[in-house]
Amino acid sequence: MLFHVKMTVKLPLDMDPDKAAKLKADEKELAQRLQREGKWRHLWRIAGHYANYSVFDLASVEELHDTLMQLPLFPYMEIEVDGLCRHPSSIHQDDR
Ligand SMILES: O=C(O)C[C@H]1C=CC(=O)O1
Repeated sequence: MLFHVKMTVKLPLDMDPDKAAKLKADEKELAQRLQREGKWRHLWRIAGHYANYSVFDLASVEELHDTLMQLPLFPYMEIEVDGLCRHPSSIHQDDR
């Protein structure tokens, strides 16, 4: 199942810089592992915002929920999710 996810990161302005750096490094490590596993298909920065548009390819809504909740930055994110299905006019037969 494909999911379009918008993540907006809102770190507290007074967060300890070392804590923020650790959270971002841990987030990057997990995000790159999930990309290598094919679960996090796309990761795009939204220009001008500390936010991204992502596409996840996961087995279920439950797996999406669990994946998002384990992100180190999860407590500091606003997250919007849309489920995706094939468009009848799409020419990409190999996509799901
Ligand atoms: O920077 C972000 O958009 C937040 C988050 C998503 C992946 C990652 O490495 O950080």
